[in-house]
Amino acid sequence: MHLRLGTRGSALATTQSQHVADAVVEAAAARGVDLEVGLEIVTTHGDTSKASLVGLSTTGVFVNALRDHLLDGGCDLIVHSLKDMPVEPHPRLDLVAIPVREDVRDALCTTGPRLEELPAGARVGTGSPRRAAQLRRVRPDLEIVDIRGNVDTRLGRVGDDLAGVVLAAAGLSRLGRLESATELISVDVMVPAPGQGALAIEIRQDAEPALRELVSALDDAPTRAAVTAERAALQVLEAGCSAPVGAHATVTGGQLRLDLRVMNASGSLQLNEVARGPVREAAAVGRAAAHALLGRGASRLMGAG
Ligand SMILES: NCc1[nH]cc(CCC(=O)O)c1CC(=O)O
Repeated sequence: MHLRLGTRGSALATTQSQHVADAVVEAAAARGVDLEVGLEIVTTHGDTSKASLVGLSTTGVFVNALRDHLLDGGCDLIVHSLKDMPVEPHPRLDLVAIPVREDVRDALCTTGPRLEELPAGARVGTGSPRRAAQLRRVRPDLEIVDIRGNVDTRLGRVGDDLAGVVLAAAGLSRLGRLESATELISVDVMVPAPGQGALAIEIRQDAEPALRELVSALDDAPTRAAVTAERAALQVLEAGCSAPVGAHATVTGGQLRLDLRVMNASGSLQLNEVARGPVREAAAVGRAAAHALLGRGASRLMGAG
């Protein structure tokens, strides 16, 4: 059997996709199926600059381009960073597998100093309001610089015009660049984005049962439960991927714990909620945490400076 795996062309996307391709081949081999998986780079017209020009979320553009390619029959499966996917299910696609997730933490990359050791006024780059607000909370003296671009472009600015950048440890790790991290920021200081560190594999709803079975073998139930809680909270908060919202769930035995944080842009105000429940109630745990924060004024906070 031969499968075509659709991916974006960035180093991070192709690396993640190759991991998934290898894992599917392995799952097939374990079932005695001889399988080849080829990567198909899906180019998006409307690169980053064009997308921001028309005011669209660039991640949404990339997810949609991959999905269109899959729906058109141009490939058999697609891989996304779960963090970048809309929370609503797609009417014609199935999220068949969420593999074991990587380290969920955010990483500070500098030329040496840790977060608490950066000089006053140091310039730290991030394009994420969630990271910016949490950095400002612990280091209000830093200058947070809004940056875009792929992982290598961002890292290239460290020690140049920036003292540091914050990136997901998962992305660095997959790229073999984890040594660029000076510090993995604890999840208490910086609650990760909902779904951070997890990959998502989509196939068409009308996919061959054999394909569905092979790919679902990659699903990891505890990871799925954790990200289900995180994303359910995000959905209730009606927050987009750029909102200052952190959500981090962990699974121990049959129990799930979700830490949810909503903040204002300056990080001066933070609302935190911890919710617990059985793993099979993951979505309900996420919704409950979000409703609790809405009751405490989360909407006002997210819109406020
Ligand atoms: N928004 C871009 C993006 N989407 C997924 C990752 C990293 C890998 C992950 O979180 O799974 C990144 C880069 C980053 O946040 O540093």
